[in-house]
Amino acid sequence: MSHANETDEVGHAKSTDRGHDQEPSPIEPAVAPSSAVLGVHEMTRTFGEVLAVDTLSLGIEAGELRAVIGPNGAGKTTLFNCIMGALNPTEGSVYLNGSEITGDAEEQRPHKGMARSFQSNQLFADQTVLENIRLVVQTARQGAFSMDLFRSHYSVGRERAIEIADDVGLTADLDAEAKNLPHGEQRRLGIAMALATDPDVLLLDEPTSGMSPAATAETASLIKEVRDDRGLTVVLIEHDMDVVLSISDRITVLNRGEVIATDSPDAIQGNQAVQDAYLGGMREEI
Ligand SMILES: Nc1ncnc2c1ncn2[C@@H]1O[C@H](COP(=O)(O)OP(=O)(O)OP(=O)(O)O)[C@@H](O)[C@H]1O
Repeated sequence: MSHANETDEVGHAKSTDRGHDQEPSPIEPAVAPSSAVLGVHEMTRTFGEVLAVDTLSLGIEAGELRAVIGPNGAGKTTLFNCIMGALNPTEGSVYLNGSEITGDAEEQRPHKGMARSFQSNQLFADQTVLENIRLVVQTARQGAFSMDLFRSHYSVGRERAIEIADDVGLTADLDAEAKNLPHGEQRRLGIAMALATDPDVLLLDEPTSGMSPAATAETASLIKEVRDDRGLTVVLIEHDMDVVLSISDRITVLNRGEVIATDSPDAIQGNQAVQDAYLGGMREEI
């Protein structure tokens, strides 16, 4: 069918006609880039012949907790990388708080209000939990990394870092070196360091992967709490369906680089196109 007259999630007329026979996605009312906290407009990303993200649009509203799910290779990580600036989209645009940020360097995005959870290899392994968070608080305030961060300015950002550690349940680990933390706590520290940039939008890439069921449940509660307490907008890629279904306001399902559905958890569970996509190659059941 033709997509020529469709309106996408951010309120633009879709311009492409790729001849797909799929029905239009049950997408929420259009959210224009200027009113979406995070907007993606007709983004495409190719790797040679591989079409990883295909004319994809999203409009995430302020305070929303949105999960992005899909079978392996659906394009979730590529989408995140293009949103965060780790990759440039081949085509299309990214908007943050109504302004286009498509060409901005990855390092600039935290200063504009977008943060991604720090990965284990991005932690300062020999520094304490408190120092890791404080360094990010101070860097965010100074706008640049400086060796002064390691010297005498311990009061700078210290109180704020203690508050953030408390928010993510790391108060008891303040003096522990990052490298000695269990995996789940390192993930929490990664979230704390993202929060230390005081973001409007927090992106979380598989925040519970490799965690025990108990740590997974704790992390899911933490994400929801952080959103509720701070009014943050949270976008997460997550494979654990219990997590996705229990904390998301809305779920976007990708398949072969395209959005096949954006809807409430209940509606997504009953969506036939979603079931078909998962049965076509998923390792999880929905
Ligand atoms: N750097 C790259 N070079 C070539 N192809 C890539 C690259 N990164 C991703 N791809 C391809 O793009 C497609 C989308 O991959 P992506 O990693 O974004 O999917 P995903 O939904 O995150 O998958 P998973 O759930 O397995 O992590 C896949 O076909 C993948 O092989």
